[in-house]
Amino acid sequence: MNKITKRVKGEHSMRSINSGPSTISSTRSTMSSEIGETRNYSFFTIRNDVEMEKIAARKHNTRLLLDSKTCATMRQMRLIDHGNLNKFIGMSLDAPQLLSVWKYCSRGSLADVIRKATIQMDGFFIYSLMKDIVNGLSWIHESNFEFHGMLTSKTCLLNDRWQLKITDFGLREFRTRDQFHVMDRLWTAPELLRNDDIMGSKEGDVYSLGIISAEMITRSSVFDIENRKEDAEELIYMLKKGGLQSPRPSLEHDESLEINPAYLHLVRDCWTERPSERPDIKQVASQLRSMNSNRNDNLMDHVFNVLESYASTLEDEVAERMKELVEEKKKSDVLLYRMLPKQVADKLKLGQTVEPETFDVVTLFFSDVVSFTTLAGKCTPLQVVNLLNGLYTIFDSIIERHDVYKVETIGDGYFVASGVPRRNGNEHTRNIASMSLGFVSSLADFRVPHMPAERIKIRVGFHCGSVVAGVVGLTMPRYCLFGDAVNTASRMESNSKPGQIHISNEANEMLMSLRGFTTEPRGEVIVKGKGVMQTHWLLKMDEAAAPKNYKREND
Ligand SMILES: Nc1nc2c(ncn2[C@@H]2O[C@H](COP(=O)(O)OP(=O)(O)OP(=O)(O)O)[C@@H](O)[C@H]2O)c(=O)[nH]1
Repeated sequence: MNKITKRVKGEHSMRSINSGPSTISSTRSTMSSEIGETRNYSFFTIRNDVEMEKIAARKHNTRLLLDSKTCATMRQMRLIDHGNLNKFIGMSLDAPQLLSVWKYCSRGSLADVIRKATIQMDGFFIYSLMKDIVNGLSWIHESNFEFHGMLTSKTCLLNDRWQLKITDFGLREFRTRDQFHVMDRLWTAPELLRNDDIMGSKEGDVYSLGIISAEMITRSSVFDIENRKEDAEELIYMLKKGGLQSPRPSLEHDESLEINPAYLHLVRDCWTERPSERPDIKQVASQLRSMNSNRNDNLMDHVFNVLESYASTLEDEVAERMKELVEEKKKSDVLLYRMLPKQVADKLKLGQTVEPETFDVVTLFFSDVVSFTTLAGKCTPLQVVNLLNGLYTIFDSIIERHDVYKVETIGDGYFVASGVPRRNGNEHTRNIASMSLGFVSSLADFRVPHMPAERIKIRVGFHCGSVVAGVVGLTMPRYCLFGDAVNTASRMESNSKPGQIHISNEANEMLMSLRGFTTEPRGEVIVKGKGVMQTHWLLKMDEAAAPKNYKREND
């Protein structure tokens, strides 16, 4: 008997271990530290001769009399070495609470695996687990333990190799004082419930096997208790009552689950009301064998296959989602780039600030539809929207072919700039001039759908000068241009005439230096807020003077 090496954590179970030296009889193991607890179990790591090992200690509410019969049973239990029976390690006798100590199964109970849907159980998986339970039970039924008596999906454990191990067998005497939750009785056969028998029987084990099978097939908890109208107490009452109304779990399963109908018959046979009509475990084993004559018997291989195909489906799904994400990102980028210049949007996306910037010479353009308000008065709201949509489509396609940035549209008005935010040397005036001529000439063929006789004319004006540009606003950031040049450009438009392009002296000088543009002096114009200004009309552009992009598009 070895001493505890470390005080364990966890108030309840600590008491049992801490109150005195505790050892596991019949082994040279020492309890080391508690790693978890359920209502009926405490989990520890123990040091055996070779290594640290996890164990599951079942709590019992009774004291044990170490008579020769009990000692013989313990010894026999320790010698059991069966692939489908959990290894019994020993008893912890000297702590206040009696503990039976078992090998720890890393994947937890069958109930855990079903609840957490750790793995998608297919027909073969269910068959293999069923076969494991039947193997374990067959051994018990043939031994002098005779039967398990408390077989549930919680006493069927799974190790790391997905091998099912029945636990908690052979210690039936300890059950006399153990307190059972009403839920624990849902696997118990009706005849045992009626007699308040907690010891069990062979027929009772077969009944429990049927109930466990239904959990696997339906991938739900026992009797699907969370989703049915009766609670556990009511179910137990109905089970005790028996008769035609005696409840049994549903065997309705997912369509994707391929299950042999003979297997469903076998399950129903197992939970037959009369114990004598249930097959014995040998019959269950042979029927089960006959259902799977030509299949690969190795569950581990099967699990690998399932996981592999699951991984590849997952990869496909991830790739598909990735594609959708990239598409969505593209869409949101397109929207963003429509609202802000690309270089500004990219900086904002990276979380960088966009500092205000001065641009010494840029060209600023304004246009407005002549008498739009009168025109709109003759249309329904929908017709106004359609009219503007038609106009914007034409203008936007012209804008696209020039190195310009559409700052904003205000109703029927356009504000476009060139040389900002992307500097383009002296090309800004060329681009705006070419675009202006494009706007005006495009209207020659434009017809208002519901008023074909009506002609649309725009007033255009542009000016060259210096501006400050920056992003304004947080919730809806806008790229704005500020400076006197903006007002002057706007005045050029408001003082223009229908179908004419009115430009400032500065803009005219730029065009003259570029060559290939024909302008005509307008003379002196009194401009509000500016006084008298010398202005010009832009008349035409030689083909050779057109901006490079524009030429390429028209080729
Ligand atoms: N991982 C692992 N878990 C085990 C082992 N032995 C028992 N368990 C767990 O202990 C549970 C049974 O403990 P109980 O206290 O009877 O049941 P519970 O579901 O935790 O508690 P209630 O919800 O009160 O019924 C199993 O379902 C497993 O989750 C084991 O060897 N390994």
